[in-house]
Amino acid sequence: MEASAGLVAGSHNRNELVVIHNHEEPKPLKNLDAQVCEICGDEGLAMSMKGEKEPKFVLNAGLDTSVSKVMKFVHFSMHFLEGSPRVEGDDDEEDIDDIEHEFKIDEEQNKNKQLHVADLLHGKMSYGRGPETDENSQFPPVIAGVRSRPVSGEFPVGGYGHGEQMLSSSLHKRVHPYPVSEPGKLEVQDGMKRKEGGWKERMDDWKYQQGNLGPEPDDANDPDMALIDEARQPLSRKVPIASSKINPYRMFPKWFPIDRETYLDRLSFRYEQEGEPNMLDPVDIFVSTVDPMKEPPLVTANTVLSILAMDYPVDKISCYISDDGASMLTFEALSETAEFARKWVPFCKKFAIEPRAPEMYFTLKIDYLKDKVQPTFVKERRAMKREYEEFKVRINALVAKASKVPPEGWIMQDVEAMMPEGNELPRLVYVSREKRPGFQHHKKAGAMNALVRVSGVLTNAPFMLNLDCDHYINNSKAVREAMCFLMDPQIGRKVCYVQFPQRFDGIDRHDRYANRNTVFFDVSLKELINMRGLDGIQGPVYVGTGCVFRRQALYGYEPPKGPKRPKMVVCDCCPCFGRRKKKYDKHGANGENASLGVGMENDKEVLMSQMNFEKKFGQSAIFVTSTLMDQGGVPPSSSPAALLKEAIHVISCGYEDKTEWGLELGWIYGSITEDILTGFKMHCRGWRSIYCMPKMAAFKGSAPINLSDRLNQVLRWALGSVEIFFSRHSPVWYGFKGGKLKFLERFAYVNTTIYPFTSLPLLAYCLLPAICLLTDKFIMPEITTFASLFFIGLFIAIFTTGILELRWSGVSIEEWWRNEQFWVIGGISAHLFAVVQGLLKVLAGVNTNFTVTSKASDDEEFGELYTFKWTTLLIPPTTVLIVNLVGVVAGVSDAINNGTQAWGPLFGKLFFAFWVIVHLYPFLKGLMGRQNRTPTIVVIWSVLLASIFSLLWVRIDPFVMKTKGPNTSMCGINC
Ligand SMILES: O=c1ccn([C@@H]2O[C@H](COP(=O)(O)OP(=O)(O)O[C@H]3O[C@H](CO)[C@@H](O)[C@H](O)[C@H]3O)[C@@H](O)[C@H]2O)c(=O)[nH]1
Ligand SMILES: [Mn+2]
Repeated sequence: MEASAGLVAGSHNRNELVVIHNHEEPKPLKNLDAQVCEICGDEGLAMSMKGEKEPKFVLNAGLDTSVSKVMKFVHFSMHFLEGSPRVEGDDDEEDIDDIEHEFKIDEEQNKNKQLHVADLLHGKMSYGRGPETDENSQFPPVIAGVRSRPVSGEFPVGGYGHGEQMLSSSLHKRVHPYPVSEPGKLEVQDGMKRKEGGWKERMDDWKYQQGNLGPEPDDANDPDMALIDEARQPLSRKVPIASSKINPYRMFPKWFPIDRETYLDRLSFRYEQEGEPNMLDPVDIFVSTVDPMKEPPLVTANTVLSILAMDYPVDKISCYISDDGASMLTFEALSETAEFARKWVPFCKKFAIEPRAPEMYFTLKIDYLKDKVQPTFVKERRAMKREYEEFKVRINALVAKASKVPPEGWIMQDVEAMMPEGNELPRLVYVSREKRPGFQHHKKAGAMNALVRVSGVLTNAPFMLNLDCDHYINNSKAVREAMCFLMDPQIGRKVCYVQFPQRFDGIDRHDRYANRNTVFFDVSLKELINMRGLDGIQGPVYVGTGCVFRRQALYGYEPPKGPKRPKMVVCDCCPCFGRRKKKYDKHGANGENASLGVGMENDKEVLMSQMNFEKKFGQSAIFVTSTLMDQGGVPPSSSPAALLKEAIHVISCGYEDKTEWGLELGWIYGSITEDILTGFKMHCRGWRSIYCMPKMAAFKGSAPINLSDRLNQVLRWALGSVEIFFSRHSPVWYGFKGGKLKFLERFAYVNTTIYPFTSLPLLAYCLLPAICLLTDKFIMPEITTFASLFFIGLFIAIFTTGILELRWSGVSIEEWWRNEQFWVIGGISAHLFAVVQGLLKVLAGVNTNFTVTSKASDDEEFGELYTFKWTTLLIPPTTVLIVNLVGVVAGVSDAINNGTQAWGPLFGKLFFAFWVIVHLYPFLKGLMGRQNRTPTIVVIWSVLLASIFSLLWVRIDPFVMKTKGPNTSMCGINC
């Protein structure tokens, strides 16, 4: 195989190997009559499979390894933070700091049990985390180096399977006490003098930061001790909110907002000891895309590039792309991206640039020379920029090609692994699940579940990050931030996911649309107040993207039970179901030889439960086995070809039939906002989630850039909420049994599902002022003193919580105001439709569609697609606007024409009408933003003007009023 060949693909069907140079048609390289794959030497791969499916097997060949090797150490950069004490409330989850016990006992026992299970299911003993639990066991030579792995050209599926053995068996040795490793070598990267981890330097640096360089008591003088201490510190803490800001707020039983802070350097101390294998847990990263027209391949490519370049050990991350549209374009663009990544990733790491999505990086308007001392930087940056431009041209060419030629010979069901030779880039796996008519595919949730299974078979990392295709990694350390919680020995074990805020690049950077003002973001308010508030209860809701999950939590398990910190308890998040759990607990209580006994005694039970496993997880022995390994990893013995074949099996259409996928496992089906539901189920099982807000935004996405997209998105979310509200999973009646969902958390979930119904009273309130003005009646009913006191009390309470929320959350008045405005606009359009559609669905079974939000592509071509929704959604707010404007005009002209006895009440009415109009002002602007494109808007405008004049006339001849004016009975008050 030539070293520089682009892609080499093996195909079962054609029984041949092909080399695909970047832009050429594949041409046969060699016939494989010998039935032995030239890439991995595996026989099975080249065997024909009766031609029904065609799993392809792709390798990227030929990589220059010189640069990136050096750059692997970038993340060792030493910025020590002040060691900070835990604050009040830190301990509410765990009480004792007991590092000795935290891994050793339960880990070993778990492992033991897993071994037996794995053994039984797989018929092998040399599985996964292996039997070498004693401290003197030999590690396979392949893991001797920090990140070295077999580099034979074989598809190194689940390479860290080996690392896991190492992890489990040496964990207790490592954490306490900390071994002294010899002073590491100082890495000098061409011109850049960074301290990349000399032990002494690290220590000095650290002490210096601590202000500890002077004479000290002996304990602190011992660098090891100091470091042990440092490594034993919690990986994160809660940052107290100033009591003057928060105490008055706490009088209201609403949220318990908290802020958090992470210590990335401690994470590094704990898990990235120099001279030892890296102990950070692997992460599988999921990216979902569906329609390359609405989600341009370049956007997805940028996301993938930012993932491949992130600051995490490369052999610990695998990137899975789910292409739900099975589009040749996405696949081709992805192989281009893999190619480009070889240049891009080393560049990113060499110069530690941020963000690592090229499009965003090159359009950043900052002084990119800041902090960059290397003389070669400018030159290399320029060269890289040129490379990227060329890459873009290639992608655009693909897009152009795809729009002309229909994809032929494309098989829906596919898994492709693109692995660079050598070890500089993370694994990249393309997945396109099988879709057939007549099957329910469950949209994004279904796609994610397919990825869960594929990744379970191929790499099985214990954690996974889920990103929409437009959400790129903005902060290359984002996953490390999440690990500060998930891998924290004290709080980590009960955390099901770490949710990051959704941030947006804001408005289209190129300003293709001149209507910047039509973009609304109500996200900041929701995130800054709701999510942080929930973090103090049981954790934020899952918002669909930018979230790092614990695999075990997605498999429907409950968090570790029992005493806050299990001492001798066997079972923590191990794969046993309800009734078996109790037995284990008993064993644990009995104490003696628990680790030995459990495995032997439960052989039979395990066999029996194998059936249950298949009922639960589906008929893939390999996948079921993978679910039993709560530390992740795959059997080192299994052949890559077999795993790939299995991966294809688990994404087939019928796989989920009669299993618990989507019901209890993985992403939950039944709502188009699968995210809320998925998180809700976990909270019901007693997990807690964490809200993590690094200073530099972790991920960024593209927000819808025009009013119709935005309203459609809001409509979809609201509809999803209504669906959940009426479903069996409604927070009003679901999950009371275990009592694990905290009351306020439940309350919050009720709020996130019931809010669309507020559109009904909201609509009434928006119409009332106009009705008053037009009918010249004052609609305020006479009420008793008690009632008015009650209303005043309510009003004051709402007002004060609002003010106090603004104070502690740091939300600006502008943001708040924008939020209010969009609440009204969305409320009387999208929410209203959601309620109607939701009721239709519940009562009449009328189904709804998931319209994918368009990501900054030109909406010229499918502007028509939107016309229908665009107009229907706009009718209620337009009407409200018109009626109020007419009301104002009519009221004023009436006063002028007929003279006024009472200017006072008139001003009152005018004020309310104006209040509605200013809330709708951005909507008005949005309407005008489309003026040059949509003739409908012109029509609406003429309607508006016409009504103004006609109604003016109506004021003069009040008889017509009764037939033409708005329906006065709507307010329900007998005026
Ligand atoms: O059949 C489908 C439909 C959608 N998607 C993917 O789902 C993601 C979200 O779709 P998008 O149209 O961007 O929805 P948004 O409204 O922008 O997304 C928010 O709201 C969704 C819930 O409605 C969440 O799933 C998202 O994560 C969250 O970002 C995208 O990556 C799509 O590619 C699929 O994979 N398959
Ligand atoms: Mn989106």
